[in-house]
Amino acid sequence: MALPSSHSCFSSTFSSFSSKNQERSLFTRSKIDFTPFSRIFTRFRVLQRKCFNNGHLIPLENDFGDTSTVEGPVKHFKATHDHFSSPEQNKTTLSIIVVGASGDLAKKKIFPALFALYYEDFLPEHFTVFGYARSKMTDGELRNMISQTLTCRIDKRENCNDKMEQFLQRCFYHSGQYGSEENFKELDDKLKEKETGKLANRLFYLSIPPDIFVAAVKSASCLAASQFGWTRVIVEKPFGRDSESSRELTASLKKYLIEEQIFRIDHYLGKELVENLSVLRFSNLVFEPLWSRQYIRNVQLIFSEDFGTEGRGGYFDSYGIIRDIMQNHLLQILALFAMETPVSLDAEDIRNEKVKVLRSMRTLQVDDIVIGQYKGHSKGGKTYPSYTDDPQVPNNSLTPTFAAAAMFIDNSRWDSVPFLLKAGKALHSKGAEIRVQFRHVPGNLYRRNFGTDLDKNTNELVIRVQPNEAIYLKINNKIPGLGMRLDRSNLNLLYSTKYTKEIPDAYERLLLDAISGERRLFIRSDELDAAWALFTPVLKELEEKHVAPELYPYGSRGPVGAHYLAAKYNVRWGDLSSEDS
Ligand SMILES: NC(=O)C1=CN([C@@H]2O[C@H](COP(=O)(O)OP(=O)(O)OC[C@H]3O[C@@H](n4cnc5c(N)ncnc54)[C@H](OP(=O)(O)O)[C@@H]3O)[C@@H](O)[C@H]2O)C=CC1
Ligand SMILES: O=C1O[C@H](COP(=O)(O)O)[C@@H](O)[C@H](O)[C@H]1O
Repeated sequence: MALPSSHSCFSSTFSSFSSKNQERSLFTRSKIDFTPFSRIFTRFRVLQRKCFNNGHLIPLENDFGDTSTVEGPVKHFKATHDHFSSPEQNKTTLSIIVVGASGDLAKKKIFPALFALYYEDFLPEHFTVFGYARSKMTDGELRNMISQTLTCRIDKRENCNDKMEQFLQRCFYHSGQYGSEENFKELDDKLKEKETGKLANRLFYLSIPPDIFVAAVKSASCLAASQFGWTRVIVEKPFGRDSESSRELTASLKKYLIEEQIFRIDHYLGKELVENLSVLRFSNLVFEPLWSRQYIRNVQLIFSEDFGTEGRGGYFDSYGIIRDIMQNHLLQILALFAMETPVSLDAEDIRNEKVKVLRSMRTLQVDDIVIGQYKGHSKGGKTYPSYTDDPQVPNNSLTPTFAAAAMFIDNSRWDSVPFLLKAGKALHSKGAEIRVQFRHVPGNLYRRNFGTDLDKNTNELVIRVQPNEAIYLKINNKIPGLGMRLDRSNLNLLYSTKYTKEIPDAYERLLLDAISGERRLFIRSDELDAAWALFTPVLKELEEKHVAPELYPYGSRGPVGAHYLAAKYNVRWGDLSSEDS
């Protein structure tokens, strides 16, 4: 097969292109614009690319790609949907290529999310899904594999089997090596067969181990990028192991793609209650005035899983819980929680504010982190394995499966407020939540009724991200009757009671956003840099000094050290109080 003799994948034109202002003006959001092809082609001339696909310039974006919203998620979904059902879409087609289609994430999350979008009519009329991986599979075998994990919405089961069958008929497979340009060229040929006569947009989802990200991006961008439509790449975490490797990864990806083509996914940003965080803060007068050191005593960001690393020990052992959960999922939530009001809901405005928070944070110190690792034990006739029982984990591994950290944002809003982060595997429960503990009421008239433990009676706002999504505020009230006895109650918004509609999976929202060019929920490279800067020194110190994690029994509440850490800042973990357990 004839391949381009040399990869002029990145021409010098890129350096002149990458001036920040130029980038911004080229990618500034617009509302839906049914732009004629002529304008799209004008754009292509401006967006000279680094990578040539068989002699064709590869455009970065077209106006379809800019379909997005400055007016919030509802409009965004609606806008996207309307666009997909408009006459315009007859001229365009979308190819979604799941690279690593044989893997765990693809099966568990990506294909089911794509089906859910199809089921809800959120995908454009003309679309094709291609699985790509080394495993040998026919289209039929891929369809059979996918069909095992597709489900229909609980609240909408009509035509489920028909819809599933229709979706599966749009799914195809190509087997190839991740670094093989020849194999990606074959993929390109197959894609073109399906895309005939249409402006083709291509979305690659890299659902593969991180050491092959760059090879796959190189092959995809040089041999299988869209010629006239946009090409975007969703990159899964981990985005490096520390500041240096993350920067290297970014630099390598940017040899083949520009920042606007890279969609770094943090699926926690796609979770319904994380999305709702900004709505809660910025659309309710009652919260924003309280959102600072003046009223908030501490903030807790808690992640726990009631199972171990089963099946993923190999990956996990080279990363550990700090990199797996804390540096990304919890820190992203923290940034959204603590940011100033953005200028607008535009992706860049939001991400600018998040970066400011991250850059205002104090680098984590080793005295402010506690690490743990689960150990096996037997209880009630059942045996629970230790982390090191995992066949993919070395017996002497010091990798933490639990971590608790105290972090601070050195700005005027949050000065001295502890942000306590806690993440662990093989704990007693599964959940993710944000807890906001408010200050004590000064000169409280009712303190006599509370007893000595004031903490027990302070207000606490809990945003339960999962499971059983809820937002509740703990308040004090009088027990009805002639006496004066006080009680604790929850003002509770429990989603399952209030809304009958099933909450979409995070991957659905994120895939839809990537398709419509909405970058708000994806991580920009400067955010990533700032996030790594906070954790890299402590990660290095823990590793260089071979700090041994405190052992905790599988299924327990984690190491005792986490309590001492909280106590150092006069905090008690809210998830462990008797009211909440
Ligand atoms: N699984 C999960 O729950 C989550 C995963 N992620 C991230 O998503 C990505 C994919 O995860 P997951 O599906 O679990 O990964 P897998 O380990 O299942 O790998 C995906 C596919 O990549 C190919 N592959 C695996 N190892 C290698 C290798 N050493 N060299 C070349 N190809 C290889 C295999 O396909 P084949 O052999 O057919 O080529 C495999 O089916 C990773 O970056 C992971 O960190 C992020 C969050 C959660
Ligand atoms: O990113 C990851 O997330 C999962 C937890 O995701 P959730 O949506 O099920 O809460 C975690 O198990 C995994 O270790 C990590 O890589």
